[in-house]
Amino acid sequence: MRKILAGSQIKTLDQRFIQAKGISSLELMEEAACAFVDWLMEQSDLRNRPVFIFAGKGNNGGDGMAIARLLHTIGFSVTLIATASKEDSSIDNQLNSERLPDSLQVVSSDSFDWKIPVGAIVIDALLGVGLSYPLEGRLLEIVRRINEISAIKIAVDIPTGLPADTVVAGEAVRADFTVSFQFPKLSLLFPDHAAYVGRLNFVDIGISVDFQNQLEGSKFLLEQGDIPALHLKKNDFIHKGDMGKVMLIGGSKGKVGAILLASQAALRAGSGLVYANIPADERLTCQVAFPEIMYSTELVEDLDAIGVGPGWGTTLHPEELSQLFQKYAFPMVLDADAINLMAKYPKLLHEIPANSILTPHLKEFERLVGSCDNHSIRLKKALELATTYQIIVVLKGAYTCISTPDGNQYFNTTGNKYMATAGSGDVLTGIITSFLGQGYAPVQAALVGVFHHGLAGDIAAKSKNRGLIASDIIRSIPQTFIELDID
Ligand SMILES: NC(=O)C1=CN([C@@H]2O[C@H](COP(=O)(O)OP(=O)(O)OC[C@H]3O[C@@H](n4cnc5c(N)ncnc54)[C@H](O)[C@@H]3O)[C@@H](O)[C@H]2O)[C@@H](O)CC1
Ligand SMILES: [K+]
Repeated sequence: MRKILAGSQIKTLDQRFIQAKGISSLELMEEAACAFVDWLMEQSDLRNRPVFIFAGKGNNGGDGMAIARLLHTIGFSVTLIATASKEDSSIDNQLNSERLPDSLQVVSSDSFDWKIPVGAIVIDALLGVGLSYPLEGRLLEIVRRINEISAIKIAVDIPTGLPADTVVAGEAVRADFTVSFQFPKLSLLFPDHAAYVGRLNFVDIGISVDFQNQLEGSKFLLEQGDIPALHLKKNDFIHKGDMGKVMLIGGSKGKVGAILLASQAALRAGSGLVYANIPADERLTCQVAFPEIMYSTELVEDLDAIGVGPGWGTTLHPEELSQLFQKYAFPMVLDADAINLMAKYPKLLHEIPANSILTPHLKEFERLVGSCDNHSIRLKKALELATTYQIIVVLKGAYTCISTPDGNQYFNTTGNKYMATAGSGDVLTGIITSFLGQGYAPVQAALVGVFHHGLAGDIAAKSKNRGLIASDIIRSIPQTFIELDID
């Protein structure tokens, strides 16, 4: 699994890599510039447009110079706007400046006329992960002007002004696309930075995952290639008893939909037997509509896992959750109203069975831990919650973050904005409960569950777009196993 390194580690990584490979830092920069240009060439709607590249004094600016040369060579109309004098610039920046052909138009930012046609591409190579203080003075002015013009803005590695690991202070480039080298910087995953990062892409510059992972770090990116190894193998002789008997608890009167969504999702994720705990007078209708689910008003015995909370109601007594913790003293999934109940009665947190999985969305999370000014604080609090109570915290949203009791954080790469719809979270509860019931270790169940949920949403979004509803995610769960080649 790929580590998300801190901004301060990236220089060390570069140095170690070029030493190990016996290449120069200039060659690595060329690799990065080529990867950027390859990405650009793959975007059919971005070709044949004039390109304006703003280059700063560091290696991000050096990337910009190399990109300018490469794009010019393949026939793009390129204007390079240099913000620093050559003497003031990093060595590789200077070397790339010397490599620029005479036919390429280079202007100083001081004399640039800002005549950028609508529809042109503006490439931001002003500053990268070397940012060490908020933007000010001349550079701040340039960034403000870039943000005002109407062009397609693409940030090289990271939008100028964003720190790699924390929340922006002041101004930063508001990019339409960010093309980040090799791995994301943590701050690119913050919702606070959505307006700066635009669409995030990673390009490979040849530094292998094993190489990156030699550096210290406890934050990881959860990617498609990581998932098959996390799955349990199922042999041909299994029967439904081996696939887990689970119960979804919640669904108070008028809110049974939530528990039905979770229950169907559990079945689609592979559970052998799924019970839905719903009021007696709702049973008949539900049985007819969803015959594969079993219904019970009582708590069933010998369960392999439970998921508690979707549509449970907000007038519950803390004893109801306390009793569940005592009766099923094994890891369970706690969502929605179960989380709201714990927020109201924090003493319940001490009673949660170890390795249980909490799946709050941002608002539920803040009800639980108090309001957070930004995502960086939220992530710290999520980790604190996980390590203090020895539980797994799944903080839902774009790049859902899974914090584990041993202090790791995993950021998911599947999912999309169309999944922000009623019932989407209930589906996740059902999927994770299903994997837990099938015998997956709790951390595995959370990682695999979150990934499949997002992937099902991505599959559904292809045909449903803004019209996507939670049932579409459920219908797409089977396709996720096919896409990941899980038998
Ligand atoms: N493995 C990688 O990730 C690679 C990184 N490369 C590039 O190298 C970049 C990092 O290069 P550098 O370390 O030179 O960093 P930058 O290019 O971000 O620039 C650092 C320079 O800017 C100055 N500076 C810091 N904050 C400032 C501010 N607010 N206003 C004005 N100046 C400021 C610093 O004093 C330093 O001189 C990456 O972002 C990436 O674009 C690539 O060239 C090659 C591979
Ligand atoms: K940049």
